[in-house]
Amino acid sequence: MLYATTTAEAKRADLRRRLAGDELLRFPGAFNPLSARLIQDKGFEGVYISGAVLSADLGLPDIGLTTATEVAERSRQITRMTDLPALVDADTGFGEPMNVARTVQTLEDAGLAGLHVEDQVNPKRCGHLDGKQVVDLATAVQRVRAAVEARRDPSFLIMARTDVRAVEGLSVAIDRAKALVDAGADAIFPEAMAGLGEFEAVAKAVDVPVLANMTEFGKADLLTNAELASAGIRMVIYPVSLLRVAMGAAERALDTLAAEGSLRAEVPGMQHRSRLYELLDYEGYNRFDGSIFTYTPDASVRH
Ligand SMILES: C[C@](O)(C(=O)O)[C@H](CC(=O)O)C(=O)O
Ligand SMILES: [Mg+2]
Repeated sequence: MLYATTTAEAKRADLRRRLAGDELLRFPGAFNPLSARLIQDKGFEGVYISGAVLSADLGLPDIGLTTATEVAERSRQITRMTDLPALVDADTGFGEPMNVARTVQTLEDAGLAGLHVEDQVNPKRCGHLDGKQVVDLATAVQRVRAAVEARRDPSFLIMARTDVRAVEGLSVAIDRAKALVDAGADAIFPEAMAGLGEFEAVAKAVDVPVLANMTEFGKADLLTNAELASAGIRMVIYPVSLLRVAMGAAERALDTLAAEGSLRAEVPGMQHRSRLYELLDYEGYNRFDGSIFTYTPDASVRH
């Protein structure tokens, strides 16, 4: 009822414990707090909070227009609703290394289990679009150092994302990944890999967990969990997928309504009211209310 009961510290410890094993951890992107509940209910290991989704949700393109405060507030709303560890997209860290440090602490306070900070220049672009630019290695390393130095909970995961593959090729990306690990990154997100072989090469080159981004309509093929696991990948995100699914369904429903003057034909595809109530734990609220109203103080207590 109300919120999930697991503390942020426990979620971070859980993520660290799982990353010490060898399973592939799946993080679908939550497009709102309720969808984070659904992700948990369906048995996934974590929740991803995407910058692209957060921007799109506000009607904005993903070009660095959102603020650290907006990201933190949305993250707080989402992390409250799930017992799963949540990983957030911190874009470029929202400024200079000192800003990165403040971003890390703000996102720690928002109940997240970790974040990724990337090496694009500001303003950033979606990692799967052409024409993006990256900062030099020294600046990328400074961002990661600042992030690592700033965290207060040592279990808070600092993941370094590098976008350099699409700009300078795989071997530069691998060298950069190694340097980011040396700078203290707990995990690596190699963006816009061309295929399974490239993921495998990065996973072999570093001794920290590597994340794969299975975003649709991007540069990478949509690989299966088994394929990714066989390449040594330890985390996978589906950042924008649920938003795309929901928006696709919304468009179809609006077209039906416009064409047919009724949504009758759409009802079988809708989430049922009873399922929504189940996810919201309506029952729990009724029980809580009931126990408050039937509660009677001890007769020996005088008022
Ligand atoms: C992972 C990502 O950074 C995001 O914001 O979700 C995006 C996803 C996308 O635009 O498809 C990315 O740059 O890959
Ligand atoms: Mg992003």
